[in-house]
Amino acid sequence: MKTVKLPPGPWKLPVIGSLHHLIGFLPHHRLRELAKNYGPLMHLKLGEASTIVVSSPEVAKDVMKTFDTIFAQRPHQVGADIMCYGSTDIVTSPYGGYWKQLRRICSQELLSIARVRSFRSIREKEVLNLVRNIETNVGSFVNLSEKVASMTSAIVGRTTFGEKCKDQKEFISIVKKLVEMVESMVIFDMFPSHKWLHVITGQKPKLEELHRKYDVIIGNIITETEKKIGEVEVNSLLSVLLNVRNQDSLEYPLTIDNIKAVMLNIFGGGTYTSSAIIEWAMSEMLENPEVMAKSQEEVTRVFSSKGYCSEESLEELKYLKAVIKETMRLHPPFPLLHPRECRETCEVKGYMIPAGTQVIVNAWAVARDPEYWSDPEKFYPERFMDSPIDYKGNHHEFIPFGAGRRICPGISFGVITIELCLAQLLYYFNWKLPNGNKENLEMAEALGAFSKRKTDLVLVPIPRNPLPISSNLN
Ligand code: HEM
Repeated sequence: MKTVKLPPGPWKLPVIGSLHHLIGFLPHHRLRELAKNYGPLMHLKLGEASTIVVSSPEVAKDVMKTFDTIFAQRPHQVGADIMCYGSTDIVTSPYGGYWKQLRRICSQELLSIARVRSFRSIREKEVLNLVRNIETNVGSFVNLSEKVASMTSAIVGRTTFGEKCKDQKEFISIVKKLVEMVESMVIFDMFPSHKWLHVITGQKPKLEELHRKYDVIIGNIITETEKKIGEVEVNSLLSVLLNVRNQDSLEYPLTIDNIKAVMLNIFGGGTYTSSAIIEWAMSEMLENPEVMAKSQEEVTRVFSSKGYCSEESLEELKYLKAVIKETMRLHPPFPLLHPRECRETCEVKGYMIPAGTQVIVNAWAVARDPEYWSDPEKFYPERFMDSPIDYKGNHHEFIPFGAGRRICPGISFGVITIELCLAQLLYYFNWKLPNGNKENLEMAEALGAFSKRKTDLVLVPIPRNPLPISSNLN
């Protein structure tokens, strides 16, 4: 039996410089280049931890389908333990009964299609607020990145808490900082025996302090919501969880701390992912004006008889859906999927992977595999028209939401926001670059584990269709 190849040289990376984003030393595109030499299953020795990086659809299928139960574990992470109440959230909790119960709650109650639909009026109002705000700036520069991010936060905030709570701004800013800090703490997981690292970097106490602030704010929000539940009808993800908590049928009782941990996933997962995809889709359409024109023709055909965009017609936007898929193919928000861990020694493609090995799937690389995608670097939404390939985990060459048991449970929630927002941006406005020249459009990615634009997308909106004057959405 072969053991996993350990490429020489490049992996003897000294741990130097900033401890922030060590993964920045190993960006997804660099890993893909290395995979061309070392094959689609590479063994990296990052500190004390062994990590396997998977870069082909076939091996991804083995990890996320054939041996999914073996690889459905998440590795223990010091930062996640502090941030997520002992890793009792959905993303980082270990594979087992408690996590399965959370997934069941997600699919049946929290993020079911019916639940997502029930928040339609929130989405429609917040997207309309966005386009109304943009309308007041027509002809001048608009920082679309900022505006879209604040819209997705508002949608997630109101969906989660029911209405705007007074501490929402601070809450969002703390969640953002928490997520960034946890990312930077991967270094501790690479050197688990070097506890002194926690002390000299000062990261751990900083994270604990931030976590205490989060705990106070979310604690107050929960107390307020509990009071309201008896008095008025509340439809929010938090109220759903608080109601589920009282069900006798729960095998693993849900504590308030567990709910606080899950709230972090909803905010972290729901906000930045959708806004990053919207930004990239707009950027790609500006780079490819023929795609922008085709998408605008489609939204005009679908919405012009009504005179405004609403969710019920989104199903008809076949081309826009292809644009969104193509955007997620080239710019998956998590180019390297959340790490998994091998629960028992397992043979993959003839190599023995020992129990306890961390496994990272390079979703960015598989979506550019030339064996599966013709002209893979080209932004070409037509490739998805009349194609059965979707992002629901059945096609391992396209896994922006992951696949298998750990697949993202928020697909419907995320996609509908992206579709509605893009449809409106395209229906109500034409878009110009500040200097009118697409050659100067910056398309670089920021460094880090999350794929977002390096610079904010600043554009000039030009009126295209009038916004509804008084809307029945209000
Ligand atoms: C719209 C863009 C989104 C993208 C691209 C995305 C992507 C992902 C990916 C790649 C994973 C890891 C899958 C794996 O390990 O195989 C994941 C997990 C997860 N996502 Fe999302 N996500 C999105 C939106 C959301 C939303 C809106 C929510 C919740 C409201 C959410 C909640 C979660 C949770 C709870 C997990 C952990 C699942 C588990 O470990 O069992 N995501 N997401």
